[in-house]
Amino acid sequence: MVKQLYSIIHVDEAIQTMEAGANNIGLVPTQNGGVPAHRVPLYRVDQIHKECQKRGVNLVLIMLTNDPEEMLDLAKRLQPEILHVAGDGYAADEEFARRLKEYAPKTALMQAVLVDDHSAVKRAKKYAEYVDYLLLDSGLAPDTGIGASGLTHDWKIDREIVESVDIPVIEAGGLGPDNVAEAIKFIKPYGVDSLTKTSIKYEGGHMEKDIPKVKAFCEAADKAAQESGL
Ligand SMILES: O=C(O)c1ccccc1NCC(=O)[C@H](O)[C@H](O)COP(=O)(O)O
Repeated sequence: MVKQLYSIIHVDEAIQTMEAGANNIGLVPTQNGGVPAHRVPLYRVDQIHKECQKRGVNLVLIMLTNDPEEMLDLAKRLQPEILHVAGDGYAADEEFARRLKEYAPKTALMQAVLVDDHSAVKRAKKYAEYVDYLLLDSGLAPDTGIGASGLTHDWKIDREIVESVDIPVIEAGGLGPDNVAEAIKFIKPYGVDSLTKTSIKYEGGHMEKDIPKVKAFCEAADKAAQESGL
């Protein structure tokens, strides 16, 4: 089971998160969009990427800008394992997927799907024709994009999506050590993601990973996956 942990800011935090069991390290490279307190300067994204590569962990970069040219420039400059598109006003299309392969041939494309109602199934099936991963998520806030809500949504829709697409699906939205096992057993996703419930929150939107909670999340996810034969 892939365990994806957001939103990493510092190199030491990334190392501790990987040592606690994360296979995907998610962060917000500095861009025109997203929670300002989560933006990571590009030189530090490179440092974190080196630590990921030493450990065989994927670096996942979220795109909260709505400008596809800015996304492609970031992909070209940073060459992450996964580019996660989650802006509030732009979703990847076939042309974007084609151009990403030119700019960053080894970078996989992940599209966030806002699971607000049953129409999410149709959108997910469309994206699945040309992206490499789907991430099913809750909440859409202007200027911050899809996600980071700390809220769950209707898992029945997610299960239907997992059953109807042929690409890997990562489940997100309000997951933590307390409910990740239940989500895995019900939805049977390829991976799970957590931000809010595995982080310590400070004033001004600042957060840092709560390493014991990250460890508990990863252990609970692996146990549930094993019990479900995933
Ligand atoms: O990392 C961020 O700052 C961020 C900001 C806005 C949207 C998404 C963001 N992070 C990426 C994710 O996809 C989250 O991990 C996902 O939404 C889960 O969030 P949560 O419900 O808080 O666990």
